[in-house]
Formats: sequence, structure tokens, C-alpha cells
Amino acid sequence: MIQEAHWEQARVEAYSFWKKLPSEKISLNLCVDRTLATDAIALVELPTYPTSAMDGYAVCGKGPWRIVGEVKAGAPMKGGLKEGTAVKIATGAVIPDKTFGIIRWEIATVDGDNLNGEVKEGQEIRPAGLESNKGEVLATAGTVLNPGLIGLLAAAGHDLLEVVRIPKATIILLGDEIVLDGLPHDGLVRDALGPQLPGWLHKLGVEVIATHYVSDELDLVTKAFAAAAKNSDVVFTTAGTADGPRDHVRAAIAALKGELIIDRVKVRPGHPMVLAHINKVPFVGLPGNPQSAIVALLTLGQPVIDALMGRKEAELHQIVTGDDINVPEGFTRLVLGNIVDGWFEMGEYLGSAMLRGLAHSTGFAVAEKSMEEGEMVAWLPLP
Ligand SMILES: Nc1nc2c(c(=O)[nH]1)N[C@H]1C(S)=C(S)[C@@H](COP(=O)(O)OP(=O)(O)OC[C@H]3O[C@@H](n4cnc5c(N)ncnc54)[C@H](O)[C@@H]3O)O[C@H]1N2
Ligand code: MOO
Repeated sequence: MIQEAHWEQARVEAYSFWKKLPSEKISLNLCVDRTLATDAIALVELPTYPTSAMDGYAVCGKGPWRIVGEVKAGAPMKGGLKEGTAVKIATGAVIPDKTFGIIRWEIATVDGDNLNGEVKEGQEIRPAGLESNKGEVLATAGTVLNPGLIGLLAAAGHDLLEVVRIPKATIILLGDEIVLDGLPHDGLVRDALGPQLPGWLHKLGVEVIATHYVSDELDLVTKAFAAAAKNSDVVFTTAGTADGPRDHVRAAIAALKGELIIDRVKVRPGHPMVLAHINKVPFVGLPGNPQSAIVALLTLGQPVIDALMGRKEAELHQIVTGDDINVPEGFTRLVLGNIVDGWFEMGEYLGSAMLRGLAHSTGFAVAEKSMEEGEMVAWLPLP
């Protein structure tokens, strides 16, 4: 167990602890945003046949040529061309045997059946295998499938793809002070995490199977944790991570013989976050302050999800900060904001209990030390 982990160390440790979930084979058309479980290879050469890159004439031997027919896309010519002959050919049509090159129609001189023009060997011909050989790896296991990749794998002959099963998540929201609808009253606060966590988790590739609200009583929290550990691939809890008299996350994990993996991370905000497992099911303990909860979701939750799905560890890109950033000694600070014209622009309303900064930001600058405008800083995008 790591107590008071460094932010980067917490991300690495949170990634390294879990086994990849099993995979399933599903229709290629349903695979957007899913994660490849195995390498995807080209089942055919790309292009599969030598094809014409232009509409024009396929010619054989030296000109002038006699036009003897037409080749349409999808209907290859039977037999090859003979010396001194040409056929009209469409873009994407299979090149007839013995073709010397293609003359685009707009630079060809045609008079009845007679064709004249300049041509070099192989002109406007796309050879088979130009883009990929058969068996070549087009995307490695762990790649998240975007629409472009799905198009590529369709062209390469796939109908089904082997993808990692979607992790099933349970959310457990702790707290006696939360009200679920209407206006807050009598010291109660509107629940700001229940409505947003499913959205973030969906964007991270997780399916939320249940959301439970549990009062700050140790036996109730323990019961809820035990039930969630039985049917979830990962559990996210909110609040109850500090050491107050009604903060029960650690005690409930201990009562169920769970094991803490990371106990607090030296980051502002989000410091009391916790990562544990109960029977190898990851429990990500997000602090109750709403912005701190999202910092913890990205610090611990994202690496856990990436590991469960066999994705690669996320690498952070460097950007230039357009604002000075103050960082408390010994801590990493995650600062909400946006990239504007390539520069980091700090958000407004950044208190850990506030939501306006989060609501109008696209990510966090990750600052390891205090810095001035113009210095490089890592960028952690919101999902
Ligand atoms: N004596 C100390 N107190 C606190 C410390 C500390 O080091 N010493 N750490 C502070 C930090 S940092 C954070 S972050 C919070 C973490 O608190 P918990 O995870 O124990 O959560 P709660 O105390 O239950 O709630 C904190 C705060 O968040 C509000 N909250 C909780 N759930 C929701 C929700 N679903 N929607 C909206 N708001 C929510 C709750 O009402 C509290 O205001 O502890 C500090 N304290
Ligand atoms: O770190 Mo707490 O997470 O400051 O609000």
C-alpha cells in the first residue's frame, strides 16, 4: 500500500494492479469507442487488386491505340489487353492484364475509336498491396476504435472484431446531507455527483449498472460495498474519504477484508482519495467535494479503467501555460482550464467545492511545481 502517493506514482500504480477483462466478438458496425482485445490484421491486400486511380483509358503497348471496350468498377475485364489497344476505364476499376498505364480522359485525344496521348509505365495505377500487405497489423490490441479505424478494418475484410467486454460499474454516493431533486433546504445540498458521474464514466468507456445512495452509517456503507463487490467490475464511491467521524470508506473496506492500494495522493484538490480492492474488485474512493471527486476520477479511476480494458497508459502532452500557477510545496496541483490558441488558460471558480470551473473547462494543467507564464506544463484532458 502506498500512503500519500505522488500523483504520477498513483497513476502508474492504479494502472498496474488489474487483469484485463474477457473479450467478446461483435459486429464491426457496433465497435466505435470499443477497445480491441487482439491485434487486428489485414485479411486481404489493400488495395486488393491493382486499380485505376483515375477515369480514363488503359493502354497496352505504344500509341496510337484502338479503343476496344470499357471496364467499369467492380466488373473486371476478362482476358488482357492486346498490343495497340485501349479500354475506357473508371476510377477504382481493376486494371486489365498487360496494361502499360492509364491516360486520364481530360488529357487524351480521342477521334472515334482512335486514342492518342502521353503515358508512362504504371501511370495512374494503384498496385495491389500499396497500403497494406495481407497479414499486416493495422491496429494493435488496446487501441480504442474510432470511425476511421472501423472503415479501415471493413476495407481489410473484417465483419466481426474481438473487443474487450465493457466494464460494469456501480456508483455508491455517501452522505446524509444530499437531496436528489428540487431546491436545497435546511442545510441539505443538491447532489452534484450522481447526475454527472455516469456521463464521465460513459465517456471513459464504462457502463453504470447501478447507483446507490447510502447514509453515513458504517454498517449500511459496509453492506452496500459488499453487494457492489459481488456484481461489479469496478466500484466508484463518493465522499467519506476524510477522517471525520462519519467518514467510513476505509473502515468499510477493512470490515470486508479489502485491501488499500493507495491511501491519499499528494495532489490539490482531491488529496483524501483512496484506491482499494475487495476480492480483486477495484474500489475508487472519490472525495465528496465535487471538483476533488473528478480529479480523483482521472487520477485513479481512469488508469483502473484503462487497465481493465487493456488500453495503453494515457500519455500526457505538454503545453505552454499562459498563466502563472502556484503549487503548494510537496504537492502536484491540477488546475482546470482550456487550451486557447495553443496556450493553457486557467479557468475561474477553481475551489474544490465549486463546479463552475469544471463546467467550463476541457481539462487540467498538471503542475508539479509553481511556474510562470510561458513555461511548459502537462495537459490532462477531461474525457
Ligand atoms: N480536518 C480535515 N478535514 C478535511 C480534510 C482534512 O485533511 N482534514 N480534507 C478536506 C478535503 S481536502 C476534502 S476533499 C474533503 C473530503 O471529504 P469527504 O470525502 O470525507 O466527503 P464529505 O466530508 O462527506 O463531503 C465533503 C463535501 O462534499 C460535499 N458533497 C459530498 N457528496 C456530495 C454530492 N454527491 N454532491 C454535492 N456535494 C457533495 C459535502 O456536502 C461536503 O461539503 O474533506 C475535507 N475535510
Ligand atoms: O483536496 Mo480537497 O480535495 O481540497 O477539496
